[in-house]
Amino acid sequence: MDQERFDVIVIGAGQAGPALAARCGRAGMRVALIERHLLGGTCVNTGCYPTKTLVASARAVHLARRGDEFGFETGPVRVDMRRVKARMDGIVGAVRADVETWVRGMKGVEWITGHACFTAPRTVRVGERELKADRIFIDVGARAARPPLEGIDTVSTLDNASVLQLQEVPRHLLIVGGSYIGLEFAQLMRRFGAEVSVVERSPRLLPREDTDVAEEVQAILEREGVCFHLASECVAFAPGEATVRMRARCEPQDFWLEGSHVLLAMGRTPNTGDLGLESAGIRADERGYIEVDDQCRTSAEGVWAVGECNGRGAFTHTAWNDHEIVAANVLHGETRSVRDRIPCYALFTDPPLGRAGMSEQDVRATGRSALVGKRPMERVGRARESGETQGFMKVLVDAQTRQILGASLLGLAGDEVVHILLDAIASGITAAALARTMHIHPTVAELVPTLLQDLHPLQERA
Ligand SMILES: Cc1cc2nc3c(=O)[nH]c(=O)nc-3n(C[C@H](O)[C@H](O)[C@H](O)COP(=O)(O)OP(=O)(O)OC[C@H]3O[C@@H](n4cnc5c(N)ncnc54)[C@H](O)[C@@H]3O)c2cc1C
Ligand SMILES: NC(=O)c1ccc[n+]([C@@H]2O[C@H](COP(=O)([O-])OP(=O)(O)OC[C@H]3O[C@@H](n4cnc5c(N)ncnc54)[C@H](O)[C@@H]3O)[C@@H](O)[C@H]2O)c1
Repeated sequence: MDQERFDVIVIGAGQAGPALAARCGRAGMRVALIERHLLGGTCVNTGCYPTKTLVASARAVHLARRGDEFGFETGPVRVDMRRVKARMDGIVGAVRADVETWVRGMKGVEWITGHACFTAPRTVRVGERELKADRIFIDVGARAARPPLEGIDTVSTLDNASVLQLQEVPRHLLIVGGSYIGLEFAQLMRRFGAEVSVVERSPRLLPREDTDVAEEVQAILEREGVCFHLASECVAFAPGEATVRMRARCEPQDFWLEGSHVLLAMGRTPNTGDLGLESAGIRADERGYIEVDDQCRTSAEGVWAVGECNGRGAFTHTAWNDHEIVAANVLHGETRSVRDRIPCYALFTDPPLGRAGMSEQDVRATGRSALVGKRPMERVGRARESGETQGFMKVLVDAQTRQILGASLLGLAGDEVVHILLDAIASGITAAALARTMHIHPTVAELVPTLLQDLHPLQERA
């Protein structure tokens, strides 16, 4: 087989891949961009975009049901899942088409469809072609984890991709995993009219978040009728009569749950098992994440891993940021590092949770002297006017330097307002300076200065 020479090979056209291909192409390099499935990857096709269209439909349904509160009548609200899906498919299809137009128009970039696999250092096979390049960027992403639990192959399970194909609202959806994916689907499916039961092995939801945050999220979803089984580990499945049965290990006694459908939201598995990493001398950890340094360089010379497959972030914005770091370093001789970024993300329940920097448990773990400010959303005028008073805002500040350490904003617009604190952390503005900045009334953001004017020592836990 003849080898074809490129300057750059990009494997995977998710978030980081196409952008890197475009930048290299613009720099005059000859680039191969290989994608085995759909352009846009997880975010566009089976992650952020489709789920947030569903969150939007579910919120509209929820508000329609609250008409009485706001002074209007709607009559009974019934969800037509086919139309909800059609709206989702339309938006996702249009976004994917935009990515396709972008890729087709890229200077110097050849888009190749197929599964890429390393056969030797800096050598990749795709279909009948063997490509070679001095620089290779791996952006292969991840998929839903499917642990080999007892009986799992005897029932039909859903994951974040197949759940999007449902044409009807499930009668009773069992969800394994009470974290980001599980909770977003729990609320939206409940709002569509499904009975929803979530099984989570940790004693609380969202094990990475603070306890008060996890408990408030739980209370919000329970008010809407979502049922939680905490400290309950799903260990087995069995088919029922037109149902799925799931066994959970729990003290003092295991129990069985029965539902019409089951959604696995138990974490992610990187798409690296079939990439031939060993042939190219690229090391991965025991979970399959490609080992990288702070500049996303792998153990093989001339090979970088970006996005979810490097285990340094599991969000669209971390994948995008990886591309910016690698492009700056490779194309412009900079030395940017993933270590310099401030963690930030949101949980898109309604109301959402916006997170920036350190959580309270992170701050406590450092043992530093810190201050905390916390206000319920009931104190926010805009939230009261909008009838959206669930949740709270919490900010952590260093007691000595008054630098802002982190924030958890669970409430109306928390996903947007948290950026004030993120940008304050990034620019080094102190809590005192931000506390004096006049904000617009009536907004949710106007509570940020108030929050920072009323800080208390973070007490040691009893
Ligand atoms: C349900 C859900 C909701 C989410 N919501 C959010 C959110 O609201 N906000 C947020 O920031 N993040 C969210 N995420 C996470 C986000 O979608 C991912 O972190 C992000 O898409 C990862 O981008 P990536 O470029 O690393 O990989 P991907 O987007 O997964 O792209 C990888 C691409 O590589 C291709 N590929 C894999 N192996 C090969 C191979 N051998 N050869 C050729 N091509 C290959 C795949 O087909 C895929 O297209 C969500 C994820 C899920 C599952
Ligand atoms: N809003 C967002 O930005 C967003 C939304 C969805 C997903 N994502 C990304 O996708 C990633 C994956 O999300 P996820 O929620 O699938 O994974 P996760 O790793 O965040 O959570 C998995 C959950 O499943 C639980 N679990 C695992 N095995 C179990 C078992 N046998 N029984 C009961 N519980 C079990 C874990 O304790 C954990 O709480 C996230 O880390 C996130 O980065 C982001």
